[in-house]
Amino acid sequence: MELVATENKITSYWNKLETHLKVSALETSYGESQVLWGTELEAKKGKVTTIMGRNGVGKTTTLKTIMGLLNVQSGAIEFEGKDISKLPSHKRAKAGIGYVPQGREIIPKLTVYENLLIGLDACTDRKAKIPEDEIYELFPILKDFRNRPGGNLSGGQQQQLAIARALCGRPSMLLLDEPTEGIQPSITQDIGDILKKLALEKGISVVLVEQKLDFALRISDYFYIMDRGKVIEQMEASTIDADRIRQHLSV
Ligand SMILES: Nc1ncnc2c1ncn2[C@@H]1O[C@H](COP(=O)(O)OP(=O)(O)OP(=O)(O)O)[C@@H](O)[C@H]1O
Repeated sequence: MELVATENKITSYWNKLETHLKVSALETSYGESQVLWGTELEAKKGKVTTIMGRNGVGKTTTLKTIMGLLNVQSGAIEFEGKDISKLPSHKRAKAGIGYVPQGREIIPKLTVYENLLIGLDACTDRKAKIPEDEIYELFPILKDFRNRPGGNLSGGQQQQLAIARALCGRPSMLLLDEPTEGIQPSITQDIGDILKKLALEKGISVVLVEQKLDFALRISDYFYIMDRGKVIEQMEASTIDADRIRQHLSV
């Protein structure tokens, strides 16, 4: 596959879709240490966009900067056509971006239901309630474990809870940081099905950081590969050269 020609073709396909999030020339630092060096990417409405790359290339930093957990040093982040790069994190959540962090960040002493309540903070309607029917249809185990402490759930169940908590904020976009990390294969499969369903049936745009190529190939529409703080390659899923991606993932 000839890369330049492929990229041109893909870009024209991807460009035709409605842009939901656009990250341009993004630079982010931890103190003196610059990590992002001009990251560029677009997430399209109702599509699954996946960011891959070796450990430490800046994938988590990209998601955290989009979410407002790290300051933008330079560059722009446009969400639904508006620059959100100066907004505090909670306003980005209210604008419709749901975040499922690496490691899940479930509050162990709170029950499943109480953890879900936290997700309501992102709702603009202060009287909003947990959409329990919708959540329990997607994640039946959370109904059974509604009154259990979050800390008693398995890693996979906690991951489902973290996604459910983000959905309680009624996001139009979900950012997920390695949702399959340390999770058994059957739940990984379920999570993949649910993310695809959210995109296809509810039009929720998904931005996924992922290390597991098989999982990513099953659900993604478009791939960005990062190295040393910037995107070095991008491709549409249907024309993907999996070996080429593997080369970028192996150390
Ligand atoms: N809080 C921090 N302070 C200083 N440096 C950090 C901090 N967090 C991350 N880094 C550094 O920033 C770089 C990018 O980290 P980041 O977590 O974004 O990478 P990643 O691609 O998500 O990797 P991984 O797959 O391991 O999560 C790494 O060199 C990391 O050591």
